Amino acid sequence: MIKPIDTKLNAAAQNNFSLTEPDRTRSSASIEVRNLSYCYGKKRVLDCVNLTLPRGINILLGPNGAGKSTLFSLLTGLKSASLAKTGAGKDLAVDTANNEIKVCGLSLQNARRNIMRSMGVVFQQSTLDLDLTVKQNLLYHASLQGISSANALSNISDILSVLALKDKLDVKVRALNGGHRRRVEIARALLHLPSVLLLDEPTVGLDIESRALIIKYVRALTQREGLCVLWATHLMDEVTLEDRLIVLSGGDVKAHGITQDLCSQYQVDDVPQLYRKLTASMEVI
Ligand SMILES: Nc1ncnc2c1ncn2[C@@H]1O[C@H](COP(=O)(O)OP(=O)(O)OP(=O)(O)O)[C@@H](O)[C@H]1O
Repeated sequence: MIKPIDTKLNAAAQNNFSLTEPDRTRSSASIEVRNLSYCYGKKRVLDCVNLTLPRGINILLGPNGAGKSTLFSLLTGLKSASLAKTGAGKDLAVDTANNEIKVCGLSLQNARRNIMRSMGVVFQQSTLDLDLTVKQNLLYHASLQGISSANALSNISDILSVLALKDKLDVKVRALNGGHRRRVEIARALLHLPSVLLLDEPTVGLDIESRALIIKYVRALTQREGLCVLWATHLMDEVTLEDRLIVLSGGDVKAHGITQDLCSQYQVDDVPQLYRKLTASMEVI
């Protein structure tokens, strides 16, 4: 039986939780991508991608292999779009002369450290240390971000209460279920009060209750705090008509705009129809 969504979270998500020290860059929370291409060997998986993502929820939809995770790796600096310039590594970024990634108005190439301070990331694969407790995982991340233990503990306490995880503080991650682990990853991504949040399929494999809880929390926080969120998913019921939608297929941006406007433009009734029309994919989840 499906249990009702945690009422504590509902109340907190709607009213009570607010990050206490807004990041200096939050007013300019945004992501800009210009002429971004990327190849693995000879295979081009991103083809001159251009995107301007403002504050709010920006949903990235695309079939398997569309290039979503590669885009995330480039945005987080895990992959470089300028390898061709240095000749390093086997993977080859192309069109390096013109490509640019800006986060909160800062160029990733020149201001990587500042950008990392204003960015929270949840990767597709869990990156928590299974043998550390929730608290140890979060404190370690906070220390990497240069947050004092006292401030970190205060933020951890706030975020975990909202995510209904406070009783798991001293539990080893290995002992948590998938939904709880995902919530810990979201807490970790928010601990340093980022302006930009990157979520690579954060709800994949979760039960209905955990999914709903995470979606509600991220949406409420985005609205309250003015975050810019890039959210990759295959789950079309996570998209609302007000969200900005990016449809990526074969490394190409097929459409980019407010979902409602795109549905009107392509004369379809809903997101699954829009997705099928733009990607010729039968995948509808
Ligand atoms: N390290 C790599 N070496 C070679 N090819 C790769 C590598 N990583 C990804 N690819 C290929 O690049 C393409 C894009 O992969 P990517 O993981 O970015 O897509 P995706 O949209 O995130 O897919 P999914 O929805 O399945 O996670 C795919 O064809 C994939 O096989």
